[in-house]
Amino acid sequence: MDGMIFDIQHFSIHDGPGIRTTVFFKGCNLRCLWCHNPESQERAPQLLIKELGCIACGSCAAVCPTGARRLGKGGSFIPELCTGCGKCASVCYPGVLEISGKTMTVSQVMEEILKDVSLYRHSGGGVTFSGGEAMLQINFLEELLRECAGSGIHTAVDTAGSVPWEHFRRILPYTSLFLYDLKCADGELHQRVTGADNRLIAENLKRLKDTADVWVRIPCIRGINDSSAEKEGFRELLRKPGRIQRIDLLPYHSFGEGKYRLLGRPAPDFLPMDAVQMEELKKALEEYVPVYHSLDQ
Ligand SMILES: C[S@@+](CC[C@H](N)C(=O)[O-])C[C@H]1O[C@@H](n2cnc3c(N)ncnc32)[C@H](O)[C@@H]1O
Ligand code: SF4
Repeated sequence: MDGMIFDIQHFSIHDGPGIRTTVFFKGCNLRCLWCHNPESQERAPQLLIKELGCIACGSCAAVCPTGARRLGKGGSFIPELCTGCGKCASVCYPGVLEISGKTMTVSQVMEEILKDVSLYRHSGGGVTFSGGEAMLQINFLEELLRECAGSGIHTAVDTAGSVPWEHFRRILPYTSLFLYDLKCADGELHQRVTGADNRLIAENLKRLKDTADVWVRIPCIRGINDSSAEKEGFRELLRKPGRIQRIDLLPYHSFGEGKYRLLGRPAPDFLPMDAVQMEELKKALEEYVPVYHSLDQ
């Protein structure tokens, strides 16, 4: 069995307990305006193009089967013609072109994961499956989780939760922890800034928190989810925490900016909530569950 992966990061320390290997699945059914992984959103492989470094050698244009890459300084590009086949990137000697997204088998991913087993043991870490939305490739994810669980590796699934409950049910036996994102409490706002309704997300959390260990994560973005209505909405969602062990408040950051440029897309322009807003949200939620944010660490 295989799936579409765009990155595997070793030595992650922000994706669950201990030192972890994070496997990033490509493809997402949300379109959060602030997403720091824009290359994760489309399921198909995509060409990333650096602004500088092209020597106009023409190798890319010579091998492109669809005419998406044309010759010229900087090499012109017609995205609609690109199939993400990667032929141009494979001959790009200065490394200006790169393909994001690769089909990998379960054994190939497991080989990467197993390289870090001693790190997991010493740090209390494990593997985190993130993305994109890992739960959209449910057969592949289930198989990987089963293999990890069979090897005694701690597993976390990082999800926005907008998938049928059946997907959760299938992976529950092999998942040690869910990292569950809540973006906005208000339905209309959620639809506007992520492109998706949040009712399913709220319903799934309600069931999940009574069934599995969960860490909730909230990206904290000024002008998006910093209103008192949102604060009250988050309180309502988290009022009966069940097995929610902690809430992590993630201040917005712009680390994804360069990747938007590589994709030829305009970069988002948001600000994180300020320290006072973060502290207020923390106070509002810690009545129910311990809350952490980067200002604590
Ligand atoms: C890229 S998402 C992938 C997993 C899943 N799709 C989700 O949204 O939870 C991983 C985490 O990054 C966070 N995130 C995304 N963009 C961010 C940004 N610009 N600043 C801070 N956190 C961000 C999300 O809120 C989520 O907790
Ligand atoms: S759900 Fe996660 S991966 Fe998908 S667009 Fe939002 S932040 Fe990005």
